[in-house]
Amino acid sequence: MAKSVSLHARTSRQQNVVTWRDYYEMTKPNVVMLLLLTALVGMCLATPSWVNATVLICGLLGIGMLSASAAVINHVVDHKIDSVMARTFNRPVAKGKVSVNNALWFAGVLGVVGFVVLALFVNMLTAWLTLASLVGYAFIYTMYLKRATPQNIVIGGLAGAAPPLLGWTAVTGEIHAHALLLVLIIFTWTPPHFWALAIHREKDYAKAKVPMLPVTHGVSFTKTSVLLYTVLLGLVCLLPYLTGMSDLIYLIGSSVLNIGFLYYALKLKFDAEPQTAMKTFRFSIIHLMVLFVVLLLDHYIPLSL
Ligand code: HEM
Ligand SMILES: CC(C)=CCC/C(C)=C/CC/C(C)=C/COP(=O)(O)OP(=O)(O)O
Repeated sequence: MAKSVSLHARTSRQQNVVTWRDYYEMTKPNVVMLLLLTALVGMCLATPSWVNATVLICGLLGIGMLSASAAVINHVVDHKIDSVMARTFNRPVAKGKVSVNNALWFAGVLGVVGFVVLALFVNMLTAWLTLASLVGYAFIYTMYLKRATPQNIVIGGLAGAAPPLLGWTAVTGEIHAHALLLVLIIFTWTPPHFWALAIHREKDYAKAKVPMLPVTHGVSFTKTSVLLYTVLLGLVCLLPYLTGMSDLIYLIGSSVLNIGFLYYALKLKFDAEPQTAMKTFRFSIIHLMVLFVVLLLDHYIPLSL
């Protein structure tokens, strides 16, 4: 008995020890990795030659640090909501493992260093646009929109969609229509990405009183919205080919990916099994990752009809 009590005390003490892993987790590393892939593609597509090494390294570092800072602020602002939901109750700030103060210091250092790196080694346009994306996600989306309207992620999605533009301006110092096309693709991808997960987690969001679409308008309406946005995404993804920005490899690759996404969206609407929403969410991440790799391959391997 005494042995089991002391083991229990030791285990709960270990659980309360803060490690670098808690700080790492607060930066939403997998999300930031995908954001950086889209920024890298924006950089590469901005120029027919190779990207300057300083711009490449400092650009990705700065955009990554400001994105990570935004993610940490999201953990602080949302810690009460997070502590109510099964998916998030174990997060470091929600659990009380990392204090709000320490998390804010961490976000502040990441934010200031990231901004200075962009301002000194890349350019001011990229530094300001990246800071605006941080404000868009950490403050406008998290503090206000998330709690205010079921269209929260449609509007808030603009911040998460910005990285290809940030990559582009890092290389050229200018906003170009082709970069905005890449932003539009992620902007249209975000609703089916998120709503598929929200359908699976509807009860969680209802419990936390967050007005996500399945909570306010029902699961059936959300499934229809996922399907319509997936069709729209398929059309938007044709634009890089139709405008001459991308070529055959992109047309074939993106078409296959969008047919895959449409398959999941149709199954979700008309023939759903218990795991279909989660499978659709996971596919959305593969979809965006492969889509941007295909854009890169298309840029470096010329192949046209
Ligand atoms: C407002 C826009 C967005 C919302 C509301 C949203 C929401 C979410 C949520 C709730 C998760 C689940 C996280 C978890 O399981 O703890 C997630 C996961 C993910 N999201 Fe999004 N997302 C958005 C935009 C983006 C963007 C723009 C990207 C990348 C370009 C992205 C990439 C990912 C990735 C890679 C994951 C998996 C994370 C992991 O497995 O650790 N998301 N998203
Ligand atoms: C500088 C820059 C490009 C900033 C963008 C940063 C960023 C991390 C965008 C990703 C969007 C995202 C993961 C939203 C989920 O938030 P949520 O609060 O709805 O989800 P959660 O419940 O998992 O926290």
